Amino acid sequence: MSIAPPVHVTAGVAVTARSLRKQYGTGPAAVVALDDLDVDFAAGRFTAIMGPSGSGKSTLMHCLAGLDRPTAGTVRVGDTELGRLDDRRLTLLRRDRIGFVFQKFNLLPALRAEENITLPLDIAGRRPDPAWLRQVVAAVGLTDRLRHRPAELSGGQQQRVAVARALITKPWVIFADEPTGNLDSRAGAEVLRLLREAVDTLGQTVVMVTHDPVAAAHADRVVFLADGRLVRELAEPTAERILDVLGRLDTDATAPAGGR
Ligand SMILES: Nc1ncnc2c1ncn2[C@@H]1O[C@H](COP(=O)(O)OP(=O)(O)OP(=O)(O)O)[C@@H](O)[C@H]1O
Repeated sequence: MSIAPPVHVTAGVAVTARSLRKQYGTGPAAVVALDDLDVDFAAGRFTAIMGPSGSGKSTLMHCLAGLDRPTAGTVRVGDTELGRLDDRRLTLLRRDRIGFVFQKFNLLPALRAEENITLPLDIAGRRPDPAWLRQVVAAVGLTDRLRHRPAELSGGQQQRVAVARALITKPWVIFADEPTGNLDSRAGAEVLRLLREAVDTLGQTVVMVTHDPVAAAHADRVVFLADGRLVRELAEPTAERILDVLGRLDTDATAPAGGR
């Protein structure tokens, strides 16, 4: 990724959530998954979201990415407030402006690697810019695998196809949901290196949910959720400092009420 392409880079904030609330169900069975949460994600930076199981990480990411609608509050991606969009426009925004990398790769099995990479453009009726496609494919190390179908690729290679698919539209932000969760540590490290490089050399904004402190240590910043709230953050994190914060969050969660 040595040549800097004209990726959309906005100075400042790429994604903003204000007073975000998500409640599932009503009455006594109601679960508040996000509780009046405010957070900003800087453009051109790599941010990890961490927190104990059930703290609201997936719910937050789904609301930020327009995959789910919050009960209250606002989300802005770039200069667009998601709540103002009808379903069709939200779908278009997701397709054209947001890149996704999921734990389970989510590639189409019948399509070759190259077709999977260009799928978001094909759906939009756009042709890939050949130079950009070459650059993305080279960056993810798939030049000699383009005619393979997902079943003919290793897990790490499949996830690299998914990263290339996320990059191909030059999105405002890439949301990665446990992108290394299905990979061994070597393949996982490769995918994290790619995301890091996309941020450093292309100015890409990346927001990643992960349980893994080593994965989160690739980020510029880690935000920690507990009970649907943002409770801590770390700049320039290391795996040790992340583990330390996670340990404290777990202790807080198990401490008797009023006991601290
Ligand atoms: N569709 C749903 N219906 C009802 N409750 C839900 C739903 N989705 C999530 N929840 C609840 O909302 C809370 C937050 O869930 P969420 O999946 O966002 O947490 P998480 O931090 O991503 O957890 P994990 O690390 O285990 O994936 C949990 O209490 C969960 O049980």
